[in-house]
Amino acid sequence: MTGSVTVRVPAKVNVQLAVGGRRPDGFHDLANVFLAVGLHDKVTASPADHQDDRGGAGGPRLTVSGPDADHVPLDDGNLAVRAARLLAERHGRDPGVRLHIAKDIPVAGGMAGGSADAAGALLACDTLWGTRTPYPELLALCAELGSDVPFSLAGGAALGRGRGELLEPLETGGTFHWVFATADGGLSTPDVYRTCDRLREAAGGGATVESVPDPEPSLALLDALRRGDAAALAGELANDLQPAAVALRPALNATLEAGLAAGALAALVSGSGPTCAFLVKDAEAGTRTAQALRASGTCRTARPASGPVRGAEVV
Ligand SMILES: C[C@](O)(CO)[C@H](O)COP(=O)(O)OP(=O)(O)OC[C@H]1O[C@@H](n2ccc(N)nc2=O)[C@H](O)[C@@H]1O
Ligand SMILES: Nc1ncnc2c1ncn2[C@@H]1O[C@H](COP(=O)(O)OP(=O)(O)OP(=O)(O)O)[C@@H](O)[C@H]1O
Repeated sequence: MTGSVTVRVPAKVNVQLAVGGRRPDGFHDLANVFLAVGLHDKVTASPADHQDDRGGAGGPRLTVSGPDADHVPLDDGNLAVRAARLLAERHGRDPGVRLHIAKDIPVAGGMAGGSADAAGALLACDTLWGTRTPYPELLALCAELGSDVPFSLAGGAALGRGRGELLEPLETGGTFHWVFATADGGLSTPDVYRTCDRLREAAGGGATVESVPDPEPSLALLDALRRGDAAALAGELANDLQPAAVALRPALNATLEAGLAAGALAALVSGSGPTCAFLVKDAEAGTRTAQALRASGTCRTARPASGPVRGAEVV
């Protein structure tokens, strides 16, 4: 067993999030086009230095650092702890391990921060413990932990079907530049999906699989990704959860407008929000747009990042 293993794992933005009707299991079928972007958490796994009453290592122990650390649960509610337990259970081994998350991805921001930590913890523990879980099995464990977790492991760009866990890798013809404007306070993902259903019901369209059309990826969007064409991608960005996120947090309208006024090619809410994502022409436009957004007073902060980037990897 090595001393400690650190895994770097990226955030995501959904360049298209088409949401189907509510399924009998409460989830929604999606056409979810993910892009991994260069904001990262780091998850470190080290051998347990503690014992429980029965002489076992006493389960995962977690510490978290970073500006949002206070908002991250340290108990079994943390997806990284759940990931370590699930992997240990699968291999019939003691789940004792020390985990540390160096958190840079906004918490509850719609950028899959918790999912990133789950994928990071799985890979870090698998490496530390020498359990050598085959990649398809790691992906299946990710899917048990959450709909976004398989993509956090895979990275790059991918189409997520089902509830978002069934991935098809996508080709991209270049790097896309973004600015991410974070908000004070997160939004709860289940609340945002529930609000999406409520808005659809209120509009008379119903909210179930029978009443909402099957979600489909936009061929023009996939083509823009394949060609690395930011201007074409700007015209195709779409998020069916955006009206719900804005209904829950009307102040997001001002953030979206401020980024467009600063020259962004397009603006959308990232996943379930409240982080707003702005597609820009190049890295220089990213720096300029981030500055203008910070000065606008419509967000907590704004940071440039580009993608696609690689998924979870040992560093
Ligand atoms: C909004 C997105 O981030 C877009 O990528 C994801 O769809 C959310 O993925 P996630 O945070 O990994 O979500 P999960 O942990 O799997 O599910 C949390 C809750 O979100 C809702 N949920 C999630 C995924 C999905 N396809 N349909 C849903 O309705 C359900 O209420 C579920 O109980
Ligand atoms: N490792 C973790 N990091 C952050 N939050 C976590 C973690 N594990 C569990 N949580 C809980 O999950 C909630 C959602 O956090 P997360 O940062 O994953 O949201 P999100 O980025 O909006 O997720 P998604 O984009 O996948 O819907 C938090 O409010 C927190 O209570």
